[in-house]
Amino acid sequence: MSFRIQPSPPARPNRCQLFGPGSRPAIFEKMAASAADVINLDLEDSVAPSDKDSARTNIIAAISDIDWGSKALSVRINGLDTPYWYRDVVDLMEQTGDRLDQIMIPKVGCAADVYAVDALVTAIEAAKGRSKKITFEVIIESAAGIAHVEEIAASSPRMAAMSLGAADFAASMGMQTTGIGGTQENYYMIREGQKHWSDPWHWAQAAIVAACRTHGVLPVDGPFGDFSDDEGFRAQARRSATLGMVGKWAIHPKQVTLANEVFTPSDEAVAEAREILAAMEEAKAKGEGATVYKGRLVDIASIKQAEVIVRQSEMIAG
Ligand SMILES: CC(=O)SCCNC(=O)CCNC(=O)[C@H](O)C(C)(C)COP(=O)(O)OP(=O)(O)OC[C@H]1O[C@@H](n2cnc3c(N)ncnc32)[C@H](O)[C@@H]1OP(=O)(O)O
Ligand SMILES: O=CC(=O)O
Ligand SMILES: [Mg+2]
Repeated sequence: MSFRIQPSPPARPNRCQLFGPGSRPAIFEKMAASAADVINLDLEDSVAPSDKDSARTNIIAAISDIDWGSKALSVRINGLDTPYWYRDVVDLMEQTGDRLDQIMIPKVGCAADVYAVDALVTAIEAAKGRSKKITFEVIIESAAGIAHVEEIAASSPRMAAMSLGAADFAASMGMQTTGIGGTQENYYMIREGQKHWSDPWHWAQAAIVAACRTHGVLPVDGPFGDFSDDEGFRAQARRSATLGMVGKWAIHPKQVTLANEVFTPSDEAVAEAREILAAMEEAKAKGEGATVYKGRLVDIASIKQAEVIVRQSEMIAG
């Protein structure tokens, strides 16, 4: 129980975040032409150490040279445990204009990591007279990150989104897998001789959703590495959407359609949500707090559930 009203996250579509290495400028136009809501130009793990400087130059040029339309434009900087990150921040903040929306901070382990980047960004914003405030998104992808997930969600007013990074997370946790997200062969239970696969990402996702919803941040599911497995992607994305996440990364353009499909509420779901709202209006007019819709209980909590779906669909429709 709390008398505090749960804060709303940023009201922007965030169904799909399409990634591309900063060292591969030939794909930038294709990223801009995609149907992704968010673009993540990468300076971190998809860029070899020898290409860090040129990738930064490519990205800075592309931010102004390419028409990114109405997409949220984000750059993933290098981690705070590398020698690259401060130069990433300084050059991005000093050499780009207002088209840059967001900085993604990877491998965040505690609130102080965000504080450090915030201090640098705030100083450069003031020095350069930048009028638009840069927002932050972070990746939870370490044991420390998940252990401190709530303080990270609360770490800065710039915080807009938080993703689960399944690859680094698995490595940091010492998980026995090289798969990035999705079903893990050895994570199963046995009943009557039959294997039933469970979801090893569930608890981390649920912790992220709770931290994000408490602090008004968008919870996002990270990468699904096997881009030849559409059904596997869909299943992972549907579980994430059911848990309260708003979108998922695409590490290949073919995953954009899949993510948009899953994180856009279907016409049937929206119609049902509207019917529930209408049923509750009728109940209210009769002085009732609960009623029956299609043979099942709906009450005042159902209004809030239905509103989640209607709001999502209205926001996506613009
Ligand atoms: C664990 C993490 O940190 S994940 C986040 C960091 N990782 C990344 O950013 C990786 C992003 N993805 C990629 O770099 C690439 O998609 C790869 C390496 C996985 C595959 O690249 P390719 O072998 O070129 O893929 P493929 O041949 O199937 O590409 C098909 C088309 O999509 C284009 N394409 C490939 N990747 C992208 C992308 N990320 N965005 C837009 N277009 C792309 C290709 O240029 C090609 O275009 P064409 O048909 O006009 O020739
Ligand atoms: O950065 C993403 C990950 O899965 O690691
Ligand atoms: Mg990672």
